[in-house]
Amino acid sequence: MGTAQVPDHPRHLLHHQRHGPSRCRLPALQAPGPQPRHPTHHVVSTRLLCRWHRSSSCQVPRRELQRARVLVVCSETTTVLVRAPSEEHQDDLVAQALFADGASALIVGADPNEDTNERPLFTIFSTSQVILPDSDGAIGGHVGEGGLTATLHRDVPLIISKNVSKCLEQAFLPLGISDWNSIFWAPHPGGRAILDQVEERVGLKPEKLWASRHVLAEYGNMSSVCVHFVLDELRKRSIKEGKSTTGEGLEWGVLFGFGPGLTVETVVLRSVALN
Ligand SMILES: CC(C)(COP(=O)(O)OP(=O)(O)OC[C@H]1O[C@@H](n2cnc3c(N)ncnc32)[C@H](O)[C@@H]1OP(=O)(O)O)[C@@H](O)C(=O)NCCC(=O)NCCSC(=O)CC(=O)O
Repeated sequence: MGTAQVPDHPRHLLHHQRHGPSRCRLPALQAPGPQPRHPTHHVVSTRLLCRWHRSSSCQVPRRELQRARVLVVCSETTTVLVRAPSEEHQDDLVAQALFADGASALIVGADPNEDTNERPLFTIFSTSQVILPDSDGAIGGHVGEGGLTATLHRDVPLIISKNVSKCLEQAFLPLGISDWNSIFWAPHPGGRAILDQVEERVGLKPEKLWASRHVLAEYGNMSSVCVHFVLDELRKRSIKEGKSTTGEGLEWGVLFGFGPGLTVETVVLRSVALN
């Protein structure tokens, strides 16, 4: 593994709360003693009430960066997609079968304050976003008189898997990493075929995508919420199995977001040591 330049103010994923179909935990906010800093910024990702609103980036002035606490909230009510089946729109059925409701939140900040029990879970090393070639209209949302409808082209798994190696190569070039089995994986579990085809194209060992497959099987595709759940699964299993880091004992990992565009967001993560 090569050496890497860590940014001046690395962004840590600090507290991670989840609210799935049958769970609600807010441990960090309920802890006694000195409280963590209040969030200074908010990012909300949702398609709530038939509004397709997604804010994927939050500009924080550089001078505020060190003390910033960005509360990232994802809330998805995809049950608005449910409607009577239609022969003409079979992708409607696929969307209805795949998508699920869910919500999650985490705080992104720099310079964690250990006196107030702020414990980093992962560090964001770099982020990048690309719109994939020839993917116009492959994933979409349309609000009309009948509510929200989703467009899912049957080639979505193929379009994503064809491009994922290039995203990986560009993201990990600064770190000198090219063995994709040497990192931990947290891709958005958009559908089983996406995970299968990514696994095959990249040559991943079957266990590498376990966290994404687990979240998809247990909760469905909760859209933006899923990657928070995947990170939580990685962290919890790492602790349970006595691994040395939050990334299953590995140092570096990748988080992928897939969405309308067709857009791929590639986030290089660094795990945090577990005691
Ligand atoms: C839906 C599946 C689980 C079904 O898997 P199966 O192995 O059971 O079946 P399969 O793939 O062979 O497909 C069965 C039949 O359905 C058809 N079929 C599959 N996907 C289709 C689609 N989107 N629209 C219309 N038809 C479709 C196939 O062509 C095939 O038809 P025939 O039998 O005629 O050949 C999988 O195909 C899958 O994971 N697809 C990817 C789903 C996806 O696009 N997810 C991204 C969501 S967007 C997202 O995640 C971003 C966000 O949240 O914002």
